[in-house]
Amino acid sequence: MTELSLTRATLEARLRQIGVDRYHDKHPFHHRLHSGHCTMEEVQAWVINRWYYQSRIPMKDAAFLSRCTDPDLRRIWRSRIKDHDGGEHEGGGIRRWLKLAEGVGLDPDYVASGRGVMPATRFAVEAYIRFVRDEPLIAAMAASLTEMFAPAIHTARIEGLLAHYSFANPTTVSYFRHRLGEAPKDVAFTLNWVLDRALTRADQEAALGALTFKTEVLWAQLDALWHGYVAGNIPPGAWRPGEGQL
Ligand SMILES: O=C(O)c1cc(C(=O)O)c2c(n1)C(=O)C(=O)c1cc(C(=O)O)[nH]c1-2
Repeated sequence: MTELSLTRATLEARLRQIGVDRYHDKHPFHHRLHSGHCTMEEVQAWVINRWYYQSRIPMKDAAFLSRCTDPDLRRIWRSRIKDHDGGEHEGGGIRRWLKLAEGVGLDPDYVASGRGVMPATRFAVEAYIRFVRDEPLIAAMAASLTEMFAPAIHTARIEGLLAHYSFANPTTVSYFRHRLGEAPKDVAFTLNWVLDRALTRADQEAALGALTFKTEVLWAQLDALWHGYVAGNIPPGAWRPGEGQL
């Protein structure tokens, strides 16, 4: 027997509930970071590893564009790449992340080289790119909807960093401030698109599954960070405190 489709309101509520239950704002590493309890070495490890996620987001969006046959959808989606890459002179999110790297005492060239990124970070991020490249379009789009929950964590991060760490200032937190303006437009479009088009139960489950998968991509990165740099089990080849300093 085929299952009944969910109403639009129920599908939206279930998507939002995934954030309540599984978003990485609940991860102990984020509590530690935002409450000022991270050491500078832990902050540096976070900046280096999170760089990998950051730097691969536009590649993930390019993978999306490469399979998207609808020019209207491509036109809207390509603004995501612009948000991160920016223009030649002013740059975008990537350049702003490297300002944060400098602010925490890391050589931005070292961070941008990707050397020292933990294997688990790499595996999680690569899985996201592959998911977007290979899964049905609706799932590829729904996976980005973790951004529904990102403004709250970015606000908490800006406040937490400014309150507790001497490296925090308008330049080093500007990456997160910009995201507060950028993410809502992406979310509004993508959420409507998914709710308008996921009409069969199978497509609705695919969207829900994609969002769950994405929360796992994010959570796994922080688990690895904790294991490596809070619990002190740095994997072979990964960044060691003292490397890549300014
Ligand atoms: O700091 C965060 O917690 C966080 C989370 C997420 C997310 O939920 O995937 C993104 C971002 N930041 C972010 O800055 C960003 O550009 C971004 C793009 C995407 C995406 O899936 O396309 N997620 C996120």
